[in-house]
Amino acid sequence: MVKSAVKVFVRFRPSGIPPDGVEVLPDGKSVIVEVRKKESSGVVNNNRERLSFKFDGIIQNTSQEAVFTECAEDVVSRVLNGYNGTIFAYGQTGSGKTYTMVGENMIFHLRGIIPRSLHYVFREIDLRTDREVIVRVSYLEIYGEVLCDLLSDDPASGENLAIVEQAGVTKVKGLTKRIARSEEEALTYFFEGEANRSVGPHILNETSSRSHCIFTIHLECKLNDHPSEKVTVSKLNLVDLAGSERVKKTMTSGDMLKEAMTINKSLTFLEQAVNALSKGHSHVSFRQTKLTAVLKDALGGNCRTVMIACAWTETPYLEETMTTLKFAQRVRALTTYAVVNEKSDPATMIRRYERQIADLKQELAMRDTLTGRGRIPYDDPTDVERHELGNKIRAYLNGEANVDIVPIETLKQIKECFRQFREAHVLLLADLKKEVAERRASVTETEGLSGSPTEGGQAAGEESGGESLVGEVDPDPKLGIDVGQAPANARPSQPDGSADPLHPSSGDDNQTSAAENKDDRDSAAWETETARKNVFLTQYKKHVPDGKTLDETLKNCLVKLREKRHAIKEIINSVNQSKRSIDELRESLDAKREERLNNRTPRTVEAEMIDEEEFEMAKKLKALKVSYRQGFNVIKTLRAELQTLAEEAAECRNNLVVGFNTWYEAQRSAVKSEQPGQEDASSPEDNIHGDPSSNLLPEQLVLQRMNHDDPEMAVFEAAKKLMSRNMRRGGLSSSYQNEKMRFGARTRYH
Ligand SMILES: Nc1ncnc2c1ncn2[C@@H]1O[C@H](COP(=O)(O)OP(=O)(O)OP(=O)(O)O)[C@@H](O)[C@H]1O
Repeated sequence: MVKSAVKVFVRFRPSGIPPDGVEVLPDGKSVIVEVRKKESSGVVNNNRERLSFKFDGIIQNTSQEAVFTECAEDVVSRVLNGYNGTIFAYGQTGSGKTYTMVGENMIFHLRGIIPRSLHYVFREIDLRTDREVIVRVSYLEIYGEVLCDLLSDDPASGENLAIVEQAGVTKVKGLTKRIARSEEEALTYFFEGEANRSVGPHILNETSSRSHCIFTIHLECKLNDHPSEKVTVSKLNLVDLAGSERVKKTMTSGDMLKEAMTINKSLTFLEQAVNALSKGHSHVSFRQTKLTAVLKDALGGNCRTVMIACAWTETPYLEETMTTLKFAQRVRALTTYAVVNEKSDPATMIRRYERQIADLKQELAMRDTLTGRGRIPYDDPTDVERHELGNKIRAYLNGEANVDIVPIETLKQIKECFRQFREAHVLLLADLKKEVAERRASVTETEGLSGSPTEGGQAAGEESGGESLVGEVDPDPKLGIDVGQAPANARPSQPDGSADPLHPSSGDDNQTSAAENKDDRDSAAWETETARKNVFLTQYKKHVPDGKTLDETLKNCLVKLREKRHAIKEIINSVNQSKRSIDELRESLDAKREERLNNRTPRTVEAEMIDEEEFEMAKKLKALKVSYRQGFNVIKTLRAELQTLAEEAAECRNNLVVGFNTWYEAQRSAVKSEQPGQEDASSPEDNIHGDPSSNLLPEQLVLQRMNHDDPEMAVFEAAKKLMSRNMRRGGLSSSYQNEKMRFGARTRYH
């Protein structure tokens, strides 16, 4: 990348009048301009503005040739070396821009920078015999804000033009580029374009340019016999801008005024862009006008740029000259970054690759000959060869031939083999799927959905809502047991109580007759007894060592049962989820397959080839099925374990019931033998003033006996006894007792 400042030259138009206010210093680069302020208003004003400028050169009374040499030659030669270049003339109307860029009336020795550049380019091409250069020329006019293609035969061509930016390079899309094989041809195009330019008479210039014009020389250069396929592409923009003017001063009116206003406007935008660039603004609006858009690279991009500021030295135009020089000064502060523009030449690349392939083929043939391998085909297999290879592969897959039958000599053959193996695989897969679908259909018909977790089938747990997988186990196990809770109207049917754990057979005649007597009581009384017995069961589990042990065992068993049931529930949920995923995925896969087959008609082997996505879906489906089956097997195992646990729990419960009944009856017997005749106490109230134990039922006595073993209960019972004793000693007034009984109340402690 070459970083360089924009070069600025000032060209003063020759004048017969001695310059008053413009002094070019001896260095040939500096100029002092002195101008009276408000001169344009015609008011005499002694307040003068005096400014000194320095440029890359001041041109005065210089030949066109010298101007080219001094200002343009360097840029043009760099364009031939692959850099972009721009030379533009700027200045007041009639100041000599067209004279500088184009020349005078097609007079040879007065020709301007454009024809001289063409000459230079073609001369250099002739001299540089080591390269091949293609020259194209284009000529663009910006009239107002309209783009015009000056080399197009189509008058409406401008409508198709657009300024675009591609990879940071500004281009005019649609612009005609004519290939010029010689200077003459190029000049012809140039003159043709010149003839199409918009010019008109102006007070300051008979043939004033009423537009901005850009003649571009495009070069494509490739070094001959160079191994690289790189070509350099560059362009030289030669710009003749329309002139600025002070319309009040020139008294312009009508269409000329409109033109002048438009020209001034675009030049103002140009000035704004230059100002922003010279001040280093991060954002410069080049798109405000076509002119700035086209000159974007020239002002700060990939380009070597030269500006020629044309000006008058005559006193009436000193103010405009000052403005021009101020602008030129700012342009001189701009920096551009030119690079050699290279691109690949596709034609050269293809030629090179073809050459390489031919060489490599030759090399392979030579190696095969040397190693005695005979002639091996390295080209793509023909249809016949493909067919033969397919036959061999099928023979191998069917077990009719050895693998040696499949030729593996070249990479192309190997690739073709893989392709055909895949085809065979896809067909096989399709057959298998079909077969599985048929079998599944027949299984469903014969066995329904209650079978094993085959694909498409349902797990047993699913059919029964999952919960039934836990078998016959109590769905909501409580950490306790019911020891004979009977239906409201239920009564023991057998004297031995075999249907009722609360009434086991004891063989005791008295008890048997008691049971028979109880049979005559109403069922409510029996229920009361059952409830009471349950209270004893609680005490049995809590205070009797055997009961405690049996209860603990049952509880542990029930906890395990619950955990197992929970585990099964979890796995059932997971299996069900897998099943749902399988169904969804299968549906998508079927739809995709359907779509593939529909899109490729007639149905061919190609249509059987699945794409990557379908392949991935099939893979996922397979994995889901495996996971589903595994889950189902786990459920089966867990169910077996659950069954065992349930049986254990039932046994524990039975042990507890049996143990309790045995203990309970033993306690009853013991109490009865201790208090004969008390069993039939008609009413506890009848014995209220006696021993508090005297009116207790056997079960209550049992409880009392038990409670003696409990320290807490012992204290309680002691206190109760004390209270009874006090009552017996008249601690409570008889009137009070009588009053209580009158209202049907019972003593709390009986
Ligand atoms: N350096 C010069 N030597 C001789 N004649 C010149 C010179 N500069 C300009 N002229 C003459 O001045 C006239 C106006 O010049 P030119 O057309 O180049 O001006 P311009 O800046 O292009 O004006 P416009 O902006 O109107 O197009 C022309 O006739 C041209 O021959």
